[in-house]
Order: sequence, then structure tokens, then C-alpha cells
Amino acid sequence: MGSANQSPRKCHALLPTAGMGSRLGGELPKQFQELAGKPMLAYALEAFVQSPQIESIWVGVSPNFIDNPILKSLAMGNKPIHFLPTGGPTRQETVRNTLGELMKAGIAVDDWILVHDAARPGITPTLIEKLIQAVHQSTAGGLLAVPLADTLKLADLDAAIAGNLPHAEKTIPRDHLWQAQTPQMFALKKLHDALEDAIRLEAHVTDEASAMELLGFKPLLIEGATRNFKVTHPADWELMQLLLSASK
Ligand SMILES: Nc1ccn([C@@H]2O[C@H](COP(=O)(O)OP(=O)(O)OP(=O)(O)O)[C@@H](O)[C@H]2O)c(=O)n1
Ligand SMILES: C[C@](O)(CO)[C@H](O)COP(=O)(O)O
Repeated sequence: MGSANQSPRKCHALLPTAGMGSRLGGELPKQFQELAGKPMLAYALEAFVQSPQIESIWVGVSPNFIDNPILKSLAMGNKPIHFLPTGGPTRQETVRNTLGELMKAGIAVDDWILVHDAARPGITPTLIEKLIQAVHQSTAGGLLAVPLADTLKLADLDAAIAGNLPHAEKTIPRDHLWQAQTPQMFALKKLHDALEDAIRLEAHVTDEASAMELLGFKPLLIEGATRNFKVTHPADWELMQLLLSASK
């Protein structure tokens, strides 16, 4: 397979950062809180700045946060990082709005966009390269993901309704089940239009791949890494702090 650099289709990163981080808590949204010495968002930005195939980086920010000085402190390297006030009430609206601005800015409609959660600071240039190499010649796009390792239990619904401890009702076969990570890599306009449809139809879409799947695409699943887990709860924050401190 040829190098991604030979592809006429360029690659760009898009980081949605308009979430509240309510499950983590704290004074600031989690992506702007200091984790092992710098704002959590800085780690993912660094990984994309260091990835030679990434041409430009676009960050979807809540309009309420766009003038915050933290954003200025995040400028780094010689690659353009564009902070845009495109944050919306849901992740998919933030991504859709930011993709719309990329098209207005003249990014080619079939360029590759790698959408990555600001809350996954464990991403590395090696994982980004692996995704691009595997996906850049596909038609459907693809995403990092990890095969499920644990045994899966379905809890009884009655207990959940009554507020009691749940019981295992049955075990669900985990064969062929993967946990979706990010980056998720799709063509700019195809992804924009897929998210637009999903939002209009109020479809249950929690990542870019699910919007593409609704249109019949079958995105490639490329094995990611445990270190690329999403920081959602306080226990994730503590674990990520240990990991990032140890990698310094
Ligand atoms: N309206 C939203 C909601 C989420 N995100 C972003 O989507 C990514 C994944 O979301 P998650 O980690 O679940 O973050 P929050 O929505 O902030 O978390 P919570 O549900 O705990 O508030 C994060 O980079 C987050 O900032 C976004 O840009 N716009
Ligand atoms: C995009 C994602 O990180 C893939 O695992 C995930 O779907 C985001 O989930 P959340 O519902 O915003 O927590």
C-alpha cells in the first residue's frame, strides 16, 4: 500500500470541545482542566500537531468559551489550529457545525476529516498514522475501536426502575463486539450530510460512524489501544493522570 502522503486527499483533524464534562464535575469543562500539568485538550492537539499527515486542525468550541484565554495558551507548533465558535447542544451538532465551517473555509469536500474527542488525551501520532494508513483508500471511512474483552451481562429492567441492585438476566455473546474510540475518519461532505440527516431525523447517534452506518456505509474497524480511553468519570481522570505522568 502506498503512503498516505501520496494520497491527493488531504487529512485534517476536528476536535469537538463544547461538552460540559458534567459526569466528571469541576469548575471548568473537563477538556480545559489541568491534567498532569496542562489542559487535557493540549495532549490531543499535540498528537495531531506531531502527525505529519495532518494538514490542519479545527476545534469546535462553545460560543460562551471562545474568548477564554486558555485557548490562546493552546497555540503550538507550526500547524494551523483554528478555534471556531461552532459548539452546539449535542456532540453531533458541534461536529456538523464545525464541518460546515471547514467547507466554507475552502477545505475540499472529499478531504479526510479525523474527528477526535478532546476527552481522549491518550491518543498518539502512531495510532493516528495507523488509522490513516488503513482507511485512506477505503470508500466508507473508518475508526479506531477495541474488541470487547469482558463478559457482558444484561441487567434486569425491574431492578433499575425500582432503584434496587440489578441482577444479571442473561449473558450476551461478545463475539464481534467492539468499543468505538476516536479518531473517526470520514470524507468531509459525506460526514457532514450524514450528521445533518441524523440530526433532522433525531436518530440515536453517539459517534460519526453511527451516522454513516444509517446511510448504509460499513466503516472499517481499526484496532486502537487501551490508553486511548475516554476520560468520563473521576476514576478515569485519576487513571489518565497516572498514565500521562508516567509517559513524560
Ligand atoms: N454538546 C457537545 C457535547 C460533547 N462535545 C464533545 O464531545 C466529546 C465527547 O463527549 P464526552 O466526553 O461525553 O463529554 P461531555 O459531553 O462533556 O461529558 P458529560 O456527558 O459528562 O457532560 C468531548 O470532546 C466533548 O467536549 C461537544 O463538542 N459538544
Ligand atoms: C464518540 C465516542 O467517544 C465513541 O466512543 C462516544 O460515542 C462519545 O460518547 P458520549 O455519549 O458523548 O459519552
